[in-house]
Amino acid sequence: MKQFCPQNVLPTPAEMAIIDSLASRTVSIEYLMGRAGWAIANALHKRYRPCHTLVLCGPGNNGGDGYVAARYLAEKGWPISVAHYHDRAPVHGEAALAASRWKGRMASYTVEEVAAADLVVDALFGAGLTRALSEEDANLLKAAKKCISVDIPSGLDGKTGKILGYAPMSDLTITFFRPKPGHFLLPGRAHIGALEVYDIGIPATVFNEITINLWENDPCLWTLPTLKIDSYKYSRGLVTVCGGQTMPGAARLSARGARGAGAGLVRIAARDHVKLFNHEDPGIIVDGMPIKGQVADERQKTWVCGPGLTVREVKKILPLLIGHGKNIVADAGALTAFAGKSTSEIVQNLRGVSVITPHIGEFTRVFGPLVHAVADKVEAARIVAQKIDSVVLLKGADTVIAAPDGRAALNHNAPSAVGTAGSGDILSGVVAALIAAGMPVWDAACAAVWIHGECGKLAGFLPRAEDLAACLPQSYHKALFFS
Ligand SMILES: NC(=O)C1=CN([C@@H]2O[C@H](COP(=O)(O)OP(=O)(O)OC[C@H]3O[C@@H](n4cnc5c(N)ncnc54)[C@H](O)[C@@H]3O)[C@@H](O)[C@H]2O)[C@@H](O)CC1
Ligand SMILES: [K+]
Repeated sequence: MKQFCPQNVLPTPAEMAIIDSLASRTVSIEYLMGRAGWAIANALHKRYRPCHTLVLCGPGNNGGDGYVAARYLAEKGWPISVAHYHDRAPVHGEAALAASRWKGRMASYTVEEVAAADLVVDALFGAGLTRALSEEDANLLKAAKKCISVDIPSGLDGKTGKILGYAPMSDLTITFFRPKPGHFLLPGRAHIGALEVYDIGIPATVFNEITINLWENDPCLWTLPTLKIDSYKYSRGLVTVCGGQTMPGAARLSARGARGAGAGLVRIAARDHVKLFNHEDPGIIVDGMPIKGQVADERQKTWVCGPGLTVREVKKILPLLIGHGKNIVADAGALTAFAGKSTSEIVQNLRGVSVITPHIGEFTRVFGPLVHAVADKVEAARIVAQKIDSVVLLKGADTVIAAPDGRAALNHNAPSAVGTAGSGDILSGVVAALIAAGMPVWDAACAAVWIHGECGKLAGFLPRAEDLAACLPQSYHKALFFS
């Protein structure tokens, strides 16, 4: 990856608490809260007309931000009221100070007050959420016509994206410094509405003292291979896709993915089934040699194994590839072949692959027993990556890419349009093409996911997998000129 990329980190609430305390050595919490309140007021003023607004202020600093915002909005002429959490003003620290400075209308903490407001600012709980919302608090938020959340919708876990009891479906969420994992992980992402991130004056020097290992995935994070004056097909990368007998379309799509992402040469190891692949596009070599012969070819370093393969085929081919030290993208059949096996058997069979690319169903079927107690998708992917010592690309609308050393990236550029049959096969080919071109495996997996996601935006309405593949060159180009 490109150095450290501090602009892309996604701190958890616990890491954010450390950052806050590091920042407080140089800037006061009162100052940070002032900037946060100012940012909220501006965001509201920019997006909405002044209207009957109720700010629900919780017992901690999230509530403090709400009081400051109310003050600034009142100065801008907004008809604002504030309701203290259970009608008790915060008693500690800067939140108490901010509450004491609020001289406007107080409303009672009731469903009726919430229902009467045109806009409700949810400043109940932010990074300090420790338990599920009570039924009373949930009912209050449910009564809101339109909800704007400070930092994160109350009830949403900023680390995992899970809902603790209840969380509102906000129209807008205003957060500070950096987004948090819970803003992008599902179901959290469905609750935040539009996300605005404000710099409130936390100095970048905090990164000298804290290491954050989770990033938002975008092209700032990795460097794509580009053509050199003397590039040729082998230097651009050779990808071999294992072709299966029963579902040959999967390997064909994977091969298209590899070609579209710039591989210089793509082969399908068809073995006895050449006829099934011969009508694929003419630039793809369909090889009928026995697999042992193909594996012995040292130029064939990078392989996709799994799309459209049966358990029998996987058990025959995968150990050969691992034994020959190939770069292996293990997808679909190469993973489900081990569903229901013991952890040690799974580890034994998969150690040596470069990257696995399960969707959540495959991941659960194979690794469920290993991660069943882990609520957090990022953590679960990290555990498996470390266990099998390969990169885990855990697909979904909130794809996580985890490396064995603990680095992880969270992807959110993919529209739901990419969720179509064959889409994952194409992705496996893209990952392989980037590895074959020389990218480090984690970088290649991150870049492939982003490029694949962009295809979903470029490929028009309701794209098929083939349409996604056709957009790969344009998407690659976009990634190159992103930053
Ligand atoms: N510390 C800082 O430097 C800054 C923090 N900021 C704000 O401060 C927030 C974090 O503040 P806090 O750490 O005070 O935490 P919160 O304001 O999120 O809430 C903490 C309080 O809520 C209680 N609580 C947690 N879950 C509950 C539940 N389900 N039901 C009832 N009570 C519950 C806790 O016991 C604690 O009293 C951030 O989200 C952000 O909005 C901003 O003011 C900017 C600066
Ligand atoms: K909140």
